[in-house]
Amino acid sequence: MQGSGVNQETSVDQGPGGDRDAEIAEEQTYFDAAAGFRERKLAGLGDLALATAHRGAAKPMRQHIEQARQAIGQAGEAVAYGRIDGESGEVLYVGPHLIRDDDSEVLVVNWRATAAAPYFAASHADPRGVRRKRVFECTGNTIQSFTDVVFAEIAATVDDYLLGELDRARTGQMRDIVATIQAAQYDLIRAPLDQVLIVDGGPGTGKTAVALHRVSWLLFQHPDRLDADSVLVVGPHPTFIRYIGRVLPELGDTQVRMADVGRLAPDVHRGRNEPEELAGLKGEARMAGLLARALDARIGAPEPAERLLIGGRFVTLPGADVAEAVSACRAAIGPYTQRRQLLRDRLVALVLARTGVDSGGDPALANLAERLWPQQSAPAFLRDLFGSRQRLRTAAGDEFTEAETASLVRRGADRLSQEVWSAADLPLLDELDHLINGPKDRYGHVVVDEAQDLSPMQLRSVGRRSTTGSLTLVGDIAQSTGPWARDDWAEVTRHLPDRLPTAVAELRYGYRVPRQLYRYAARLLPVAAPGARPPEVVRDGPAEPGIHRVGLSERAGRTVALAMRHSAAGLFVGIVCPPRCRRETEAALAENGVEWSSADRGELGAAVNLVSPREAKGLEFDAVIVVEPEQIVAGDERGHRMLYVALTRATRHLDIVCVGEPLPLSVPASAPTTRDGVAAFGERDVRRLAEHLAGQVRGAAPEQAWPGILHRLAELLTPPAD
Ligand SMILES: Nc1ncnc2c1ncn2[C@@H]1O[C@H](COP(=O)(O)OP(=O)(O)OP(=O)(O)O)[C@@H](O)[C@H]1O
Repeated sequence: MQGSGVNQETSVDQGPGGDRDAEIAEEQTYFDAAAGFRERKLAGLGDLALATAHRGAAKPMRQHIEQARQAIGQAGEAVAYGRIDGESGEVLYVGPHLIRDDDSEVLVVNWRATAAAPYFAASHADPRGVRRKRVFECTGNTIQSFTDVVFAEIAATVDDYLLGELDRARTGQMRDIVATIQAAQYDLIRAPLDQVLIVDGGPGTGKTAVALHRVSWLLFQHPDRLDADSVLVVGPHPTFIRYIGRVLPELGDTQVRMADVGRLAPDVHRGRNEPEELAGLKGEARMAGLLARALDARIGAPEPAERLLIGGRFVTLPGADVAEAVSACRAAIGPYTQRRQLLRDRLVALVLARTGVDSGGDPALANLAERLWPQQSAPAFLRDLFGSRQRLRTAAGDEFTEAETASLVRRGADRLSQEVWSAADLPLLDELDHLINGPKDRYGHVVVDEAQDLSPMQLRSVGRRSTTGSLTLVGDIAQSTGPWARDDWAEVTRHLPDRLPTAVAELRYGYRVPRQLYRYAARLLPVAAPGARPPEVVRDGPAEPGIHRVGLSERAGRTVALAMRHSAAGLFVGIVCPPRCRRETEAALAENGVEWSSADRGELGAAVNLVSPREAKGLEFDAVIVVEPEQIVAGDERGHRMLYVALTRATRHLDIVCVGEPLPLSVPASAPTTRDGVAAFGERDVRRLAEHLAGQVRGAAPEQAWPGILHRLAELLTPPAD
């Protein structure tokens, strides 16, 4: 990728004005003709739709028409994104849909078709038989302009059309990038289905865009294995889902389910706050074992003899026979509810064998089954479990310390419907629902964005949604924060199905953040994520970051003044504000009469948007104002990464308003989480080792020397810095 002066180096062939107008007119004739064939097809479908609009008409027929309509496209939309001219003169138009003329000659190929590959894959280094690539700029189906890249002319990489696209004003909704998909992105979009594909890359390298276009491509390429509702896209929070929500429908894929990770759980009342430490514990994979053991402990033991009144007659079942039935069902494979049904069947068989009576519908038998194997729902079960220290302790076994078990205890709401659940409770509910009712909502392919932050319990929740283990994970280790911040992808994949091979592919070029802004943000990398490779930025922005050091009393006012200035210039503005500065910023916005959206409440779309650092992940704005970086750093165990996220949201302008340091590199980072390490080594072993060391210290040194010894021990264990 080139350095500065991108525009001068691109091999753009735009020709003199007159020729150009003639060429546009000629292309327009082609566009009009193609649109004519498309619209005739659509009209034909319209007639068919009228005929089947009758209530009695078959639903499959109506669905077929709808599918056909989606495959044809919409009247009025541009028929093509662009065209390629081969070295031997052949021409291929590439568009959102296939268009043929009345003789079945192809006028435009679908961008997802293999024939379209050279349009995306051709590069100066490897033109793949393409002499020229032309990208059209249209309003509806009217061509306004075009940009040509002539391969093998000058070795440049970023064409004007792409630069124009990257520079365009943003809104609260991401857009499709089909016209300008880059070769490396295209390779990942069409990577094979049967794998766990990890798309890694720095901020703004197009990971989200690639993941969404990959969904569209896979649906087109694998109609035999995937239909539209067999793909799931999971994102980190509802605002993100709303932000990306239009891309797939724009590509014609309207049925794909998109959900924030919390939505995979049963529908409960959310919003409980809890300490990060507790959320971290609930996210650990060993919680799965605890839940399974707790559920198993609900299965009861029979009396020495079970006496039932069935059809007016007393029947006595020997406790040993019932116990045998219970233990056979306990050992059976399958969800809790299914095995409960198995137990009922076995009890019915026992009664039948003794009396010859079919007790299938008898309440006495139902009562016995309920006593031995009580019906469960995930929320009721988890509320009761958290409410009982004893049950938690039993289920925890020696996998959890006493203090950990105690931290899980909480008083449940009197009524289940009043129980408020935390974000970390949701994957536990989902795990339980799975244990109780078995698999549900499964998909042929699952895409997970910002996957680097998910807890093991969330990853389990996502992983079991994939029928075959086919997944696309998208993320950036340098942006990994929160209680589950990761340092490599293996820490993520070990909680996912491993039926298919895993591949990690990196996107290298940064499209969002201009060079001046990225250069500033990248100064955080040695502290935030040593070893992370910064993306190669493809364009320059209009300005260096603005650093505004202010007094405490001016902070909010300056922030809002900057937001107003950018929004008056027509820019889409994001104020990334740590929770501690939120109230003063909201007050200043109100004082100045600024209408704003709260991204944290799922809104995004006003000219000015207020967003917490955590919710800023994945989003982008024309202009970003980052408030008080020191507090952003202090707010997370990986605070420098959080700040890196905040500083890399802007497509044009970045301002930092602060009382403290604008780039607080010297603020010591909190110790990284060790939870995954503990889980890998084994909680029991960690405890034993700690107890052993404590015993040695206690036995060998007086109490006042303990802190000094611990300090020295920590020094001895710290790996060399090299
Ligand atoms: N080939 C492309 N053509 C046009 N725009 C592109 C292209 N690739 C990426 N972009 C744009 O760059 C911006 C960043 O893309 P995207 O959000 O997918 O990046 P990301 O890698 O997911 O970023 P982050 O890690 O910050 O979430 C978006 O506006 C996207 O539309």
